[in-house]
Amino acid sequence: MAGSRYRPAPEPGVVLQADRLYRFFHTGGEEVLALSGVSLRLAAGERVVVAGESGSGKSTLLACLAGLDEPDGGVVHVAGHRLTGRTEAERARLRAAHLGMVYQYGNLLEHLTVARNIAFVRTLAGRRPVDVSDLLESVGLAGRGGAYPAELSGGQAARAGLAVALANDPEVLIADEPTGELDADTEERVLGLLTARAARGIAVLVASHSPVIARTADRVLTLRDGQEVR
Ligand SMILES: Nc1ncnc2c1ncn2[C@@H]1O[C@H](COP(=O)(O)OP(=O)(O)OP(=O)(O)O)[C@@H](O)[C@H]1O
Repeated sequence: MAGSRYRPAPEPGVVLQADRLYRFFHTGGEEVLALSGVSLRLAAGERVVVAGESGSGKSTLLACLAGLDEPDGGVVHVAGHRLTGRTEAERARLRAAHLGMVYQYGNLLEHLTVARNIAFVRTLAGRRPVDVSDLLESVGLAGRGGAYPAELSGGQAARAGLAVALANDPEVLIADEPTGELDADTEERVLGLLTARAARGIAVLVASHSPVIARTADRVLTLRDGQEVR
């Protein structure tokens, strides 16, 4: 239909919905098509892994799904709310209310203790303060709320990052290579935590090269050159 706008509606039961996402980058006169018509659906409690070789578009997809980046085409809905086509401030508000993010290089503010990192995320989400000890215990960091990120090991920092991502009780958890730097034992532990959270109803989307993570997923979405490989 010439001239009509593409406006897919949020579907019932779907907490993360992407319809035909496109993202172009221009570098040195070249155009890179990082995402080319990617769609996905995540229901509550589902665990989906985004796989694909380096440069296939995984991080770009996650950034668009989290509202950290705005796609050049397509629509994202989170918990029934349209995330695309909004101001950065509106996207940040929706992200704070509905999404938990685990970044490859950490989502902890270095100048705050682990407990204060968690409190900060709850404040941004407009949630009331809570005793963080249960959350810390659930990620195996009981008693470490007073530690600064620099005082934690790599594996502890990864689990603290997960606690921070879960601090706002999100419907959707998005993690970019959450176990990239971890040894096999810690990877397994982080994975167990993600699985436990999914069992409690959070939809979990993870970008990862790890075959171990892919094996635990309900579904794997494989990207190649910005497109889903079917
Ligand atoms: N800000 C940017 N500017 C220019 N090109 C970019 C930018 N971000 C990503 N790209 C390009 O888009 C494509 C997809 O990159 P992306 O980082 O999404 O891949 P990836 O699958 O996450 O890779 P990796 O597994 O190495 O993290 C690549 O060709 C990359 O060079």
